[in-house]
Amino acid sequence: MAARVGLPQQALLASALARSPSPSPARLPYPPLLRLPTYCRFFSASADAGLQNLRRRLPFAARAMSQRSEAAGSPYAAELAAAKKAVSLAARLCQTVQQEIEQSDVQSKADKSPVTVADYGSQILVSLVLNMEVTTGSFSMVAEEDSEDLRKDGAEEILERITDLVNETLAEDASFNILLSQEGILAAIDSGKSEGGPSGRHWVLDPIDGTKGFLRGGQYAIALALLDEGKVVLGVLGCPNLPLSSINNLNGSSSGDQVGALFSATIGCGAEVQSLDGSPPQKISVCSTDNPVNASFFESYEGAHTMHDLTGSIAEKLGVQAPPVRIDSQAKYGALARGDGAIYLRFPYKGYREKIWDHAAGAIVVTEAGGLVTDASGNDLDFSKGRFLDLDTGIIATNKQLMPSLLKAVQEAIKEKDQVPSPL
Ligand SMILES: Nc1ncnc2c1ncn2[C@@H]1O[C@H](COP(=O)(O)O)[C@@H](OP(=O)(O)O)[C@H]1O
Ligand SMILES: [Mg+2]
Ligand SMILES: [Mg+2]
Ligand SMILES: [Mg+2]
Repeated sequence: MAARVGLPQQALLASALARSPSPSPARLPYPPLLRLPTYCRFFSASADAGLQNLRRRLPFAARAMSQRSEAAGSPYAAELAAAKKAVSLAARLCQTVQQEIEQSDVQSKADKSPVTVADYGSQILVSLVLNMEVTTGSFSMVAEEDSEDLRKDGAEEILERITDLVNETLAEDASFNILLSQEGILAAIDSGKSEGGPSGRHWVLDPIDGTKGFLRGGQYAIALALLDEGKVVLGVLGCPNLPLSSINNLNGSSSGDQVGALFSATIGCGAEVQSLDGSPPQKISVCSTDNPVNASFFESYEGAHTMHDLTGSIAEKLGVQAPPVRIDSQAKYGALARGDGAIYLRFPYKGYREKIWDHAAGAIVVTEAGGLVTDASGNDLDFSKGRFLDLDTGIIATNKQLMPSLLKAVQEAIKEKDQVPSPL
């Protein structure tokens, strides 16, 4: 049972501490972790030193989870295991919310884009798991959401809903002896305020990528990557609504297939997919076609996120015959990485600035699966410049065989098109 939220901090701490050691987790596929008595960092600043001490005493808490992965021997094995655990837990909260979302669960941000209790809940859980399990170095995370709107008058109800959701998700998992106060919830969200940059390590999180898809009952992804000295070194994409084996029709779903895919990649170790409830990972690779006639392409479902007329013109110039496969979120990168399609085209309207959390995890999953991800001029994406990507016009991804002709088609189509201003 989760302790009730709203208890005074000391009572909440005492209650968390009093919980007896739990048996093996009933639903998580991973072995139980060594336990922290409670999650001190988000309860009070003075407890922070205690957390640092505990973290030092738990050197490789997450390591067991990576044993079956190709990346088990990589220097990022512990981080990968922690990232998978974090994304899987967040996915569970998102699935619960998506099944019965209410109007009061959705807010509009300053830029008019939607944010839901699940976006916040996912960010909190990922932050929590990473803080508990990645035991070396300081913690830095560049994440999409912040707590500003939740601290305003009138936000008490939604904050309470988020707190309940997070604590219920934690209570359902026997490997966590942790509950968060409302202050802890706000602090966990704001642990994603890092600016990133070219030095050190930074986690990069989109707690729900494709919030509009999430609200439509469609595709979305929990996208988590790790930057090390400005380079993406690992990525995990949880796609709860994506069929596990492949997309075999244009609506992005297929009958009889298990649904829910967890893509992951570590630099130099390839890319893999497994079910969200923990089947052994399978190595994946991009399709090998060099014939555009056989190639199909992915793009955003939302017409406001990419210029469908321009992508259509690129595809036509390339000789693609199949209609576009339109799905939300970085699930597109995952689907491309395992060869469900051959190309991903993204051409936002002029003035839009891409954020690193919208591409970091997806890009490494594709490149480690043997593909290429570049801007419209063929430059690699540079994730070292802070929260934004600084790039030329658009983002394209495909295999090595098709990239030269794709780049040529992109340049020709852009030349022909007069850019129209963003409708947003
Ligand atoms: N005008 C715009 N042009 C391009 N991308 C946009 C956009 N407005 C929002 N986005 C981004 O598009 C993402 C979704 O991508 P896709 O179109 O592939 O589903 C959103 O992520 P969030 O849903 O995390 O906010 C958001 O960051
Ligand atoms: Mg958003
Ligand atoms: Mg996003
Ligand atoms: Mg998002």
